[in-house]
Amino acid sequence: MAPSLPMDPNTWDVISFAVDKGHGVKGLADLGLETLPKQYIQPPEEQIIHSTVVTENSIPVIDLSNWNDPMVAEQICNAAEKWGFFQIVNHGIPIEVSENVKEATRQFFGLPAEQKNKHSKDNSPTNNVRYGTSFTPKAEKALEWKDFLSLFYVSDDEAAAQWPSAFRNEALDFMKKSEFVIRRLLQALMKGLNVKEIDETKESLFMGSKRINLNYYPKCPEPELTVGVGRHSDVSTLTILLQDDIGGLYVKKLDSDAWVHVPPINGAIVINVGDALQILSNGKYKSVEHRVIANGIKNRISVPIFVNPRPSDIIGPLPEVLESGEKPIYKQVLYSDYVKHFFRKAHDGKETVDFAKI
Ligand SMILES: CC(C)(COP(=O)(O)OP(=O)(O)OC[C@H]1O[C@@H](n2cnc3c(N)ncnc32)[C@H](O)[C@@H]1OP(=O)(O)O)[C@@H](O)C(=O)NCCC(=O)NCCSC(=O)/C=C/c1ccc(O)c(O)c1
Ligand SMILES: O=C(O)CCC(=O)C(=O)O
Ligand SMILES: [Fe+2]
Repeated sequence: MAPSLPMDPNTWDVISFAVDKGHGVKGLADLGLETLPKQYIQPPEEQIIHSTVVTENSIPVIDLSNWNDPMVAEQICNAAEKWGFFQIVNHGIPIEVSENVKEATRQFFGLPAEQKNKHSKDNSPTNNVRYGTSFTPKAEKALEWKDFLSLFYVSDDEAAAQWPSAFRNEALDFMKKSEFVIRRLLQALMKGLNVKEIDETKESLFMGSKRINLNYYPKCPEPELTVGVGRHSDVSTLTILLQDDIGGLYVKKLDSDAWVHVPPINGAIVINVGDALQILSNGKYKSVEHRVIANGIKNRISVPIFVNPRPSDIIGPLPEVLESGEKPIYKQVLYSDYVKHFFRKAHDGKETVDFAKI
């Protein structure tokens, strides 16, 4: 049942309702508020209406029907260098798998707050399952209009025991079915770095851990005043993102102040380079700032899989990249330290990577 509208919105504690009690922004949206609570008003420079949005450019769309075509690997490396973002089509992940995972996401966020909140940071019996709202509410001056469920993959058995049943099978299926594409993308990208073979050590370094997030962006009053997700780059090696048909993801064009929309394409998957790959490639592949707007008319969902090093891995520029005498611009850092640094502060564009700069 939707909670009733509080009598006095001036004295009513929005944070307690949305964050502590676990109603999230979905709970706020269900109240039918006509104005945006002040806690969600972003500074003008973070509102997309104050940014330059360009329509003459778009991120590359790469057709993967023929992996054996050397042009495909070249397009992947080019996109990772010049955009840090691209979409893939004819990738081999069955459409039912992505439709099922999106439907399960809608089901999960449709559950009553008490059920979702069983997985909050305070209530969840495991750190590997976390339901929350915004990004890191305690560290943020203004909150983001997004609820999420974040699942760190350890094993099928652990997922069976800990992951919410409303989403488990669909999420695992999507993770399994995307494995082939992830490996091929990494093989192509490594060729461009002079890495001949992805042995076991490298495999762990590039894709030793995975996290899947379910993002829910409900319809928002006064959407232009807030954000769905603020400017950030991912801390992953690669991110594999499913979005629905609503749109709203914007990517920063490299070496410019311009933002480019990522249009939903039926059956396509969005791929982006994360900070770990930017560091491993000594800056050749770019982990690019992106953000999501809030929508005043429709609910939106997205489902990223973050493909990462293991928390215990040390990441730094690969020896193959430095072989030619290129100077390292990043030092060696423990990956879990890097991720903790990212999670402990509000979204701040590209500043996380300074943590690893020499
Ligand atoms: C993430 C960690 C560090 C957690 O380790 P753990 O021992 O459980 O540490 P912890 O002390 O519970 O968490 C550290 C802090 O991170 C926060 N945190 C942990 N998990 C999450 C999460 N899923 N979402 C938000 N914050 C989180 C905690 O709240 C802690 O903050 P604080 O309470 O100390 O203030 C560990 O699992 C690890 O090293 N993992 C490596 C692989 C990995 O998870 N990589 C991240 C890929 S995610 C990625 O690339 C992008 C994510 C993203 C982007 C935009 C968004 O808006 C968003 O919501 C998420
Ligand atoms: O919702 C989206 O399209 C992107 C979300 C995102 O950037 C993230 O979860 O890291
Ligand atoms: Fe992201």
